[in-house]
Amino acid sequence: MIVGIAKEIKNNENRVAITPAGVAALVQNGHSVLVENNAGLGSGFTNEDYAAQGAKIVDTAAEVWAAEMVMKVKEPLPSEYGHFREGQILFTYLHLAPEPELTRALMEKKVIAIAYETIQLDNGALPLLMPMSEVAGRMSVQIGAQFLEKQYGGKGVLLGGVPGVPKGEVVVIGGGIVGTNAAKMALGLGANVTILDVNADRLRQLDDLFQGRVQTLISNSFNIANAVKKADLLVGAVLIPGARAPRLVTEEMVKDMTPGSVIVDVAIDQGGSIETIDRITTHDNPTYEKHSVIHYAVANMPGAVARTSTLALTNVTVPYAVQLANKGYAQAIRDNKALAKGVNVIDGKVSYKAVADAHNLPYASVEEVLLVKN
Ligand SMILES: NC(=O)C1=CN([C@@H]2O[C@H](COP(=O)(O)OP(=O)(O)OC[C@H]3O[C@@H](n4cnc5c(N)ncnc54)[C@H](O)[C@@H]3O)[C@@H](O)[C@H]2O)C=CC1
Ligand SMILES: CC(=O)C(=O)O
Repeated sequence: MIVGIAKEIKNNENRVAITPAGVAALVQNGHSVLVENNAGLGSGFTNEDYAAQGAKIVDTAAEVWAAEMVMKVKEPLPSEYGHFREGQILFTYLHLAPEPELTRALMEKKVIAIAYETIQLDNGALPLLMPMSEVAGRMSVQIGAQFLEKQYGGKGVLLGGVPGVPKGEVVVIGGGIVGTNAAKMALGLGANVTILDVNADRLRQLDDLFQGRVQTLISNSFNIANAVKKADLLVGAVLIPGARAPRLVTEEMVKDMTPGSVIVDVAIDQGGSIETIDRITTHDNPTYEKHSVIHYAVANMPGAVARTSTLALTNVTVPYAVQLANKGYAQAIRDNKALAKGVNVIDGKVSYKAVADAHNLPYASVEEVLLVKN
């Protein structure tokens, strides 16, 4: 199979969908890899590094998009929709629930769109989302701590406090991978940490993991309102796989926060979990203020620590890419249930229920679609 690696074009997206090691894995399996000129530079990989492993460097995005399978990191932007064509496999983060136009474009062009973030193991884990959630969770506290500083518009609170002075309050909504990693960093800085989740078993696990050093609370509007009110830093970290994020923090709750508090809504890639977050921000201009609270809503946080993120991401994506290339998408999907859950659009139909529901579109399971095709 010919596999194309597109250069990312989203604001400050420095990750790339493959490393030289990934090229080597595909080439050893008999595939050809086209890498767009300088696609890896932001992550510290040169054209020569890729060529040394057997990749062909091509000058234009169009040449990459002509490949049978295109690998990316972020969802295609409107300027890339023109490259879509029938039967092309697109393997990348897609986050379709808040993206009606992209969903429609993939359907119209009958792209086989496989989303990293909905590939799911039997135990519920999301193995291709996990490493980036680890990165973003850790970054959320680092970023929040920075924006709490006075010169960035914050209230001037040091999260760890100092002896004789109260610690900062970090409130995390969603105790999954992002939430756990945010809590680790916040505890490391010496902050008081509260985690809310709807899953009581998850709260038990977190209580054990952190040996009682975090406050766990069941997530409901009463507990959220009380926790948000006292937060210096609020981290949004909820997820219902594939679905639009639930809006859990209302505008009234944000108004109750003290001026100069900071919200980092990591869940923005699924549409955001805070009512006052009405836009996606960029690394170039990451925050805005509303009700005197700083809002951060960057949907590609790991792009800023691209070297770490590219290595972590490709560790988990490349084995699936090799399966797709070796077997073709239909057989690879039949053989691997986890991979099948990644298929969001196929043959013009939405094959991920939460995405179909988000856009009021009919749903067809991937198994049904494959059966009809054969
Ligand atoms: N902005 C960015 O650059 C990045 C964003 N993300 C996003 O961060 C979000 C979280 O991802 P993960 O931690 O990997 O997901 P996860 O599935 O590991 O954790 C989500 C948690 O939210 C909880 N949850 C669901 N509904 C809830 C509710 N009503 N109240 C409280 N908790 C609730 C679940 O029980 C689960 O424990 C996702 O939207 C993901 O795509 C991840 C990486 C980078
Ligand atoms: C998960 C995601 O959206 C990202 O890593 O950018």
